[in-house]
Amino acid sequence: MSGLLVFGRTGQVAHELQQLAPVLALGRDAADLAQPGACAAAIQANRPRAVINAAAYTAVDRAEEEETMATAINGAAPTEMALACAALNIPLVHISTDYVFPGTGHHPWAPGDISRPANAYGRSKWAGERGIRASGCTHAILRTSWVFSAHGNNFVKTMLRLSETLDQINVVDDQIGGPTPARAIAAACLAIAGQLQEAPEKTGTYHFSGAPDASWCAFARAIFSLAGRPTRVQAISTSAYPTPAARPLNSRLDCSTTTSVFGLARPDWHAGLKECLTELKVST
Ligand SMILES: NC(=O)C1=CN([C@@H]2O[C@H](COP(=O)(O)OP(=O)(O)OC[C@H]3O[C@@H](n4cnc5c(N)ncnc54)[C@H](OP(=O)(O)O)[C@@H]3O)[C@@H](O)[C@H]2O)C=CC1
Ligand SMILES: Cc1cn([C@H]2C[C@H](O)[C@@H](COP(=O)(O)OP(=O)(O)O[C@H]3O[C@@H](C)C(=O)[C@@H](O)[C@H]3O)O2)c(=O)[nH]c1=O
Ligand SMILES: [Mg+2]
Repeated sequence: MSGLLVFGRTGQVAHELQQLAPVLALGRDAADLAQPGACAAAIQANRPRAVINAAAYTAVDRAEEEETMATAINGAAPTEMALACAALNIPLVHISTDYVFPGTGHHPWAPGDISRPANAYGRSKWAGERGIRASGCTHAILRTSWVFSAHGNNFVKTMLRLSETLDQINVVDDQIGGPTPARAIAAACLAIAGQLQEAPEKTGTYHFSGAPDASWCAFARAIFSLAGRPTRVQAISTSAYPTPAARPLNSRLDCSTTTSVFGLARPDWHAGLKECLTELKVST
């Protein structure tokens, strides 16, 4: 093959990649990221022109109890992909997260800022980033945040589900970030893979999140407003919503180098949300 190889088949971003381009998407049955050697074998067998990793362990709270498994999937597997890509001299586009940052302060995080994850999921994703950088392969590590789409599990679908039975939902108002449509991430990954083939010197770490930055509470209100649901959203603080994994308060990402290097602007999440709700047939 001389096309694009995607790890992940059922996930939000993997699904959109398959909608946008003729990629070969490998599910868990074809390449289990928890199995050492599986990813390298898949890359060697298919000889793609580039690899996009859209598979990950994304259960943030469960990762606190399964950090070894999360680290195998989010740390070891991407590292192995990167070494296989280096050997074949092909680029790797890897998706990472705002949760590699500690969430302190109010300034948007720049790609070069020091990572200090506040939870096990973030640590596992940070391990993958380090392995990829050390491999020497041509790569882009694209950190995104708060992914949503009509397919798979995400905050939008959780809110819509809760609103079926509740008149009021309490949602944290002090965690700020950029909700990002999975489709925009998929399109960005495809564009970046193409540009890395022509310009491997663009190798590096980049940020890509939806604009404008918002709190989860504001995002929830936008969901119900656009969906025409009367559900009330009560703003609460993070301390009033205890979870096994700590979440960063400041998830703002400075995406300016993604725009200057790749020509990719931050996607407007309001527009993406409208599309998503239309796809789910819950818009007014
Ligand atoms: N969701 C979010 O809010 C955010 C996600 N990201 C990152 O974006 C990327 C894409 O996330 P998203 O599309 O939301 O992910 P999803 O949670 O929607 O999907 C994860 C995908 O990974 C696959 N997967 C999980 N474990 C394995 C395994 N052992 N072997 C093979 N495949 C496996 C899943 O397959 P299966 O269906 O078989 O389980 C699924 O296809 C990930 O790198 C994630 O860390 C970054 C920021 C925010
Ligand atoms: C369901 C619910 C959640 N919340 C809060 C919890 C949390 O702080 C926030 C979002 O909830 P979630 O469970 O969707 O959050 P979470 O799964 O942590 O989302 C994260 O997933 C990983 C994979 C990432 O990489 C991150 O960018 C981010 O998108 O909303 C409420 O306040 N009220 C509610 O009723
Ligand atoms: Mg979640």
